[in-house]
Amino acid sequence: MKAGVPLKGRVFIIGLGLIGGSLALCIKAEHPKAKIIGYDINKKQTRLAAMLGVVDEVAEEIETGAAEADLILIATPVKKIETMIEQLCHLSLKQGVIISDAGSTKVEIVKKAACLRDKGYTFVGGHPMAGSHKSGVQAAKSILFENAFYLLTPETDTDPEALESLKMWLKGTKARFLQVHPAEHDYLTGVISHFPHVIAASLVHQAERTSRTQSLVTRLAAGGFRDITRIASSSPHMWKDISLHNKDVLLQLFTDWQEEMARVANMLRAENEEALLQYFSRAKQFRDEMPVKEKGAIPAFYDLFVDVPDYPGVISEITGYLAKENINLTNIRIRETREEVYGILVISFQTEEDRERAEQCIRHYTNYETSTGI
Ligand SMILES: NC(=O)c1ccc[n+]([C@@H]2O[C@H](COP(=O)([O-])OP(=O)(O)OC[C@H]3O[C@@H](n4cnc5c(N)ncnc54)[C@H](O)[C@@H]3O)[C@@H](O)[C@H]2O)c1
Ligand SMILES: O=C(O)C(=O)C[C@]1(C(=O)O)C=C[C@@H](O)C=C1
Repeated sequence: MKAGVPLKGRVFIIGLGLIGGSLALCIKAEHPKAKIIGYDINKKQTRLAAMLGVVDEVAEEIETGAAEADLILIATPVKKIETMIEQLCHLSLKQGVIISDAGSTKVEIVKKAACLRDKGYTFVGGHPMAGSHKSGVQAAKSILFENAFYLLTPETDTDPEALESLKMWLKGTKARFLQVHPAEHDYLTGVISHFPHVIAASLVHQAERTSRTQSLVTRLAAGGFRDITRIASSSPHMWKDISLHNKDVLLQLFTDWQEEMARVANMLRAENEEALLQYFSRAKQFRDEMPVKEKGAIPAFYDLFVDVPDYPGVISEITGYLAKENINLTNIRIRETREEVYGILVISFQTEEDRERAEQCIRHYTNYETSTGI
């Protein structure tokens, strides 16, 4: 196997959702001669995956897809990854097959995969640290993992050649591989991903309770609330499984958080201005210093803010100018922070260069104020 040479072979992907679908697209882009076979329990997802060209073939059951595979990737919710591993353990797989997963937790999965390693197969836990609140193969895209960290949890006895081979298969993700211990993985992702998801959901619950008596709350929930709760729109099945898998870490983080909230409540009760100022300043400083230009704890979206008059058609006006200049955008939305005056249009781009070109383009065609927010 030579570095940089496209691989041929059979890749079997179990779970054709956002992540499985995106991995399929990345592998196909880098290794066009590879055959991608997909399996999903939801036949609508498999049909859609085939229709969108995300997979070359659909397997009706795990056995047929796994039999001749050179690479098997499991991208179902994490508790189902355990079930899939159990099933694979009972099958006779190809000599030299590499098995990996994309689950958001690692300790339980790696433990379960011992049966594969006992049978002489290579299993390496994996976790591409990028994603979205969207689910399903319809949201899959080949650029999802670009510049993100791709965490791998090989064992001390993992064959280094097999590990290299896995990285070559995944080269099209354009992610940065990082090896971590499963327990370290679950603690870190608990802090920067899993616990924040619980908090986001709890904030939505709080607003929902208020909305029962005060209907205005949903209309007023604009910028800040939307930013901090976006991830509460993620798949409930996925987060139920992640929470159960990372229960111990989450329970510890709940305790830490409750202690911290008690401290903040005390500062407030005592009207301790200095302590409150310090609390917010230290958070701002640490957050501002985080590496926003790489995908990681904070995903890199290159947002451009455009101060536009709030009239119907303004979005198509702006997208028209961008299309004229062949500038790709990834998202566009109105941020409703002000009543009956101008609106802020937020346009997201994949790269800083696209954002710069867009800013020049909008300045050229209009007299709307623009800002990158940095
Ligand atoms: N969404 C993210 O941001 C993100 C990022 C990195 C890793 N992950 C992890 O990747 C995995 C997949 O997440 P996703 O966002 O693609 O979810 P998704 O809901 O988009 O896709 C999961 C797919 O798995 C299928 N599935 C469920 N049970 C199955 C079974 N028994 N057999 C076969 N298929 C089954 C579902 O039908 C669905 O199509 C999860 O383990 C998640 O923790 C998610
Ligand atoms: O951007 C989002 O919507 C995500 O929730 C992505 C996110 C995260 O928490 O960072 C979610 C779970 C994955 O395991 C990795 C990435």
